[in-house]
Formats: sequence, C-alpha cells, structure tokens
Amino acid sequence: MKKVLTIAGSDSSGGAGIQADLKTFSAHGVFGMSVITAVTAQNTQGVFAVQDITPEMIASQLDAIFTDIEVDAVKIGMVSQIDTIKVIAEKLRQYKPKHIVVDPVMVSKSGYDLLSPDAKEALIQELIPLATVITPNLPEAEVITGRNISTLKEMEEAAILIHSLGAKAVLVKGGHLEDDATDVSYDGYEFTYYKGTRIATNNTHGTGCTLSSSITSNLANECPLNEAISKAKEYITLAIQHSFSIGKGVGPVHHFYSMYQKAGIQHV
Ligand SMILES: Nc1ncnc2c1ncn2[C@@H]1O[C@H](COP(=O)(O)OP(=O)(O)O)[C@@H](O)[C@H]1O
Ligand SMILES: Cc1ncc(COP(=O)(O)O)c(N)n1
Repeated sequence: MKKVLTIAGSDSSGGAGIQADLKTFSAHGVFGMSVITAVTAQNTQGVFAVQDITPEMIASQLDAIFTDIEVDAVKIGMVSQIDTIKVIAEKLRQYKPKHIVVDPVMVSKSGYDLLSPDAKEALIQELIPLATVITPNLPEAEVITGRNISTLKEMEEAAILIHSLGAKAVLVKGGHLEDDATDVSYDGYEFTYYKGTRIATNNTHGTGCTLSSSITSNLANECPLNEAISKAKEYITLAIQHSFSIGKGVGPVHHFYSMYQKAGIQHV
C-alpha cells in the first residue's frame, strides 16, 4: 500500500484540514499519516481559536515518520506561522519526498486567517520551490501574484507567474469564479482545463483540502500529474454533489459515496 503524509492543521468539526485529508486518503486506498501544524477550534460556522504546534514538535513528527517509513507523497495544508514554514521546508529539503502538493491555505471559508499575514512571503519563498504542484484558489492566487483574477485568461496568467516562482506545476482553482467551477493547470509547457459545472450547494467546507489530498493520493499511486488532477476533479465533484448539512453553517463534502454505493450501504 502507498504511504502518504499530510502536514496540516486539525479541524475539530472534521470537514477540512487533517480530518478531510485522512478521509480522502482512506477513500483512495492509500495509507494516511499526519503531521499536525496547528489545532483549530472550528465548526461549520467559523474558527474560534487556534493553537500553533511548536516548530520543535513539528520537526519531531517529521523525523519520526521519515526516519522509519518510506513516504510516497506529501501534501501541505495550513502552515500558520513563519517558523512553521521554515521547519517544514528544511525537513522536506532534507528528506526529499518524490511528490509534494502544496495547498497554500490562507483564509478559511468563514473568513479566519489560517496563515499569519506576515507569513505569506515565507510561504512563497520556502514552499513554492518545493512544490510538484501548488493549488491556490482565486484569492490565494491573487495574494501570491498581486493581481486581480476573475477570468480564465487571468487564471492562466496567474499560473504562469506562480510557475515562475519555482513550482513544477500550478493548478489555479475556479471554485470562487462566478459561473462554472473550472480549474486550470500549467506545467511550464501547456495549460490543461478541468471543467466543472457549479453545483448549487452551501456545503463546501474542505473542498480545497479534499482536492489536494486526492491529487496527492493519485500521485502516490503513480498517476501522471494531469491524470492525478483530472481524477481528483472527478472525486471532488462527486463529493460536493453528495455533500450534506451538519450544524448550522457550511457543511462537509461526502468522501465515501462511491465506496458506500459499491458496498450497498445506504448513504446520507
Ligand atoms: N459549488 C461548486 N461546484 C462544483 N465544484 C466546486 C464548487 N466549489 C468548489 N468547487 C471545486 O472544488 C475544488 C476546490 O476549489 P475551491 O473551492 O476554489 O478551493 P478552496 O477550498 O481552496 O477555496 C475545485 O476543483 C473547484 O472547482
Ligand atoms: C485546519 C483547516 N485547514 C484548512 C481549512 C480550509 O478549508 P476551507 O477553505 O474549506 O475553510 C480549514 N478551514 N481548516
């Protein structure tokens, strides 16, 4: 079985972060491991508190995994602080995993800063050059490039700029577009479009975490990048189609829809 690692924050409500990543890994038949960077007190309505894990403890978690287990692919999510970013980058440069998917998480859907505003530059300088693929949503791509982005053409231009910062490939996600939820990737040679019609639902908590974890699983399973992304797009689309309401706010996506269908288990 392939072994994949998420380096991310914990979401107590289970819709995003580490919890979404581990559910996605299980649904893809890969063995999931986690390095927790921060603990959030969070639900479907918002983020209420964050406690960052110390850089020393993050380094220890990474050492424990990499000195013992061969990791097939890594995904990076919420990284919170400058020192968190620095220690992760240092350890990944040391251990050199084959695939690194960077989801540059900045602000939660509920509007809370999950990345300290002063850490944006560190994320750009330290993590982008390590990325097999980086998966910004539109607001994140705007922060990284310093440009307004609202059209497919502007998404392509942003992808070129972010690629020039050192990522091997860039996937600009269109979840925040006005109409279709189409994503665009650029690998330095060509653009690829991953078309998606917008699903009318409020339950999109953790969509970005899920998409990047699905790409990570597919890369671990030796899919070429474009195939890893297009399969992940199919997975997130199905997961959003079968998303459901828990609590009073933005609900989670459904990770196990196909598995439950095959097993004849009645799903929500
Ligand atoms: N309402 C929706 N209908 C269909 N696909 C969506 C919807 N919202 C997001 N997506 C897709 O989910 C994935 C995550 O995108 P996005 O929501 O932009 O990321 P983030 O969670 O980082 O903000 C992308 O593939 C995007 O196109
Ligand atoms: C710990 C953690 N990591 C990532 C997200 C982003 O997810 P979303 O954009 O759906 O709020 C989150 N809310 N919490």
